Amino acid sequence: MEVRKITVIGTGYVGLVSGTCFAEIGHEVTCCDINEEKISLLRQGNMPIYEPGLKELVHKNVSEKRLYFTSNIAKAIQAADIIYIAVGTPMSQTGEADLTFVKQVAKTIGENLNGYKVIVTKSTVPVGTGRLVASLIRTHSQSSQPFDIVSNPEFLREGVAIQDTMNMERAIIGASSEKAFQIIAEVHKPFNTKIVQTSVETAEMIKYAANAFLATKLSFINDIANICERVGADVTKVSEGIGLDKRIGHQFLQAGVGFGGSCFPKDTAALHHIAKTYGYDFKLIDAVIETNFNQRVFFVEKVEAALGSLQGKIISVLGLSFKPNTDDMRYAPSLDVIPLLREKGAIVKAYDPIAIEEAKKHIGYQCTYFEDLYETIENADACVILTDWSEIKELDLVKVKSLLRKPIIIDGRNLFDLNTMHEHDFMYVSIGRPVVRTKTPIQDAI
Ligand SMILES: NC(=O)C1=CN([C@@H]2O[C@H](COP(=O)(O)OP(=O)(O)OC[C@H]3O[C@@H](n4cnc5c(N)ncnc54)[C@H](O)[C@@H]3O)[C@@H](O)[C@H]2O)C=CC1
Ligand SMILES: O=C(O)[C@H]1O[C@H](OP(=O)(O)OP(=O)(O)OC[C@H]2O[C@@H](n3ccc(=O)[nH]c3=O)[C@H](O)[C@@H]2O)[C@H](O)[C@@H](O)[C@@H]1O
Repeated sequence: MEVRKITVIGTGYVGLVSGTCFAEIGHEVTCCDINEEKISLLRQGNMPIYEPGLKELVHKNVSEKRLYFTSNIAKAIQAADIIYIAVGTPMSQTGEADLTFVKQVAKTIGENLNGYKVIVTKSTVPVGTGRLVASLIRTHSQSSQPFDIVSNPEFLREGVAIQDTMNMERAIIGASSEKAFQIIAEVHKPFNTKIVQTSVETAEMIKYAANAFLATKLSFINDIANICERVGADVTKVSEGIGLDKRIGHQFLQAGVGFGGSCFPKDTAALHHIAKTYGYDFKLIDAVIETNFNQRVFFVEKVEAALGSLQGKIISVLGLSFKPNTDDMRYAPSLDVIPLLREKGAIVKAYDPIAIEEAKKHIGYQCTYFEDLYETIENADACVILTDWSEIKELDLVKVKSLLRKPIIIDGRNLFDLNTMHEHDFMYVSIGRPVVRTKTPIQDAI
């Protein structure tokens, strides 16, 4: 393998993990960011995000002199053979992907182009962005240096990002020339993965199609769960039963409080926009988005129904991040559920093993935060589970019962077995499964 000089622009969840993994397979990588605080933290050996195994891998590659951090983006561009763009593409107010950061980076690349480079977009971007990046680079470049454009979208999941990158199932490489395709395919060789060669536009579309399909699977199973509740069926068994069909598969069939995270909500909204821009009414994706929001609302209605009324009730919310093993709070279910609980008069005590500092930035003081799981539960009228962290899965149910004012758990992640909850004599309301009731009815509860 030829060792390449790779500069990654944007040192967030994707840029930092990808850059570190490119270094791990032997390339010389510089990760840069406009956020100087991030770069200074990384230079001191501290991580700006929580991602299992990342700190150790960063330290290893820094000490082996394959991984560098800088806020001097111009210099990092000039020194590179390959430039990866991994900046954010957040949801704009109208739903489409906001390309401000991508455009800024394209301009900076143009201003610093000093020889042939391959410019690769890893950020999730609407179809046509590759062409836009190329035209911005040309406009801002003084010289007429040649370059190629590649779309190489990212499929990692937060919480298992290193594992996903080191063992990637496929690399999609949409290149503007055969030469650029060969360079990026060669970069990926040590990953020993399946490479799919496409046009730039097709690669951009594959990313949205993948996320939209997974989001559709989730809204589908959540809709099925809502029907299960009405007909007295158990959605976990339905998932097991349909997942055994290889054409359907087991993954992404866990019903819950609706998907969150930095990508499914924004990418489904962006795809709706892309379709609309090109004159296509993508009704299915609109239904996926609507079902997902409704799932939060239905969940809060279940909490309310379980307690009779939420006015003045103390609710212990367990789990704030959008999924376990991350501190990422972007579009987390807790961001919708906590304000809805408060609107109905509840007082919220909240716990998360990692995401409290991030949560404070998003939720502020709409709730009180606890560092101890059981202190959060003490004296609450009910427990509400929003994230499937392993320590929440391993709750000591005897202790929980002794601490709660009323033995009520409303579980947005289906963490517990119905028989176990019956034996511990809880009122247990979950998703798409029959309600478990206490032997003696709880006062005020349904
Ligand atoms: N987070 C995830 O799990 C995944 C994200 N993606 C996509 O990857 C892209 C990046 O996502 P995240 O890493 O989550 O974002 P992030 O918000 O964690 O990181 C983006 C970084 O880019 C930096 N940045 C912004 N403008 C810059 C500029 N002009 N020059 C240098 N740095 C700049 C920001 O300071 C920030 O550190 C998005 O398009 C996202 O949709 C794709 C797959 C997975
Ligand atoms: O484009 C992206 O950013 C990434 O988006 C997702 O990854 P991520 O958002 O990190 O997390 P997931 O594990 O996919 O979970 C997303 C949401 O769906 C929920 N989920 C997931 C699976 C399931 O069965 N049920 C369920 O409710 C999770 O709790 C979470 O809120 C995709 O899985 C990645 O392939 C993709 O690269």
